[in-house]
Amino acid sequence: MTGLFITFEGPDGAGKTTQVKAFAERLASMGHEVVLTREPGGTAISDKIRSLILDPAHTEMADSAEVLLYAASRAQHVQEKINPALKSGKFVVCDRFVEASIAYQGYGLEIELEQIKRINQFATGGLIPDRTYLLDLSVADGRERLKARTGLDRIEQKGAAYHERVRQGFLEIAKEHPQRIRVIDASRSVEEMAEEIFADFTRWLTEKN
Ligand SMILES: Nc1ncnc2c1ncn2[C@@H]1O[C@H](COP(=O)(O)OP(=O)(O)O)[C@@H](O)[C@H]1O
Ligand SMILES: Cc1cn([C@H]2C[C@H](O)[C@@H](COP(=O)(O)OP(=O)(O)O)O2)c(=O)[nH]c1=O
Repeated sequence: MTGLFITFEGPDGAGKTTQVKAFAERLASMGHEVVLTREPGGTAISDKIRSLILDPAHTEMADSAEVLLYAASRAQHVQEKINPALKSGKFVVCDRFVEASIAYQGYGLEIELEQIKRINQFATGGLIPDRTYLLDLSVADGRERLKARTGLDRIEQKGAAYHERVRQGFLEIAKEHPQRIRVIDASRSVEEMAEEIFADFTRWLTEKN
């Protein structure tokens, strides 16, 4: 039996970390075996790559290097953690995946989208999530939510125009995959979002089976 791969995407500060946790806990309380993970990261090697990418001191990082480092972190994550968990029938819930690279590096840095897709196809062996929740929030509201954080990482420090391209990029991606990606209005309360996500997931699961 193969498991299910569920990803959460969206701009910085949209509430992904909060929602993946609630979602994974709810699945686990129903008796499912759940692996909660995130990108960039999820394994020891991937976490080291994460530190390299996000270090605010690395202002000289080339865009191409950034793309490849995210993909390298992802390749390790898929091979070491995601694929084995899926093979053993677990539910893998992941905070960001390939669509983050299309939105942030493709739309954000204005790198040819096909290039990003090819590199990630190689990194993941073509793994595609079964269901994706895109938490959509305005750049201004996302910034406001992140204010409480001490120190923004290298990506969060980029300007508003960049982050607006990222947000619109995510919405374009969602339009391309309406069957798989569900857009969630992230301007609402934690509880309202969690309810919509869980209701959608249970309905989707029932229809699928
Ligand atoms: N629905 C919400 N409404 C208001 N604040 C929220 C909401 N969801 C999360 N937050 C707060 O916003 C900040 C960013 O949330 P987080 O879950 O870390 O987002 P992300 O992982 O998408 O960056 C945190 O301080 C969190 O407590
Ligand atoms: C996975 C991924 C993340 N990112 C960016 C988005 C975030 O700004 C940053 C770190 O991701 P994340 O850990 O989700 O940030 P946070 O929880 O602090 O909001 O990396 C990319 O640019 N490309 C990618 O492929």
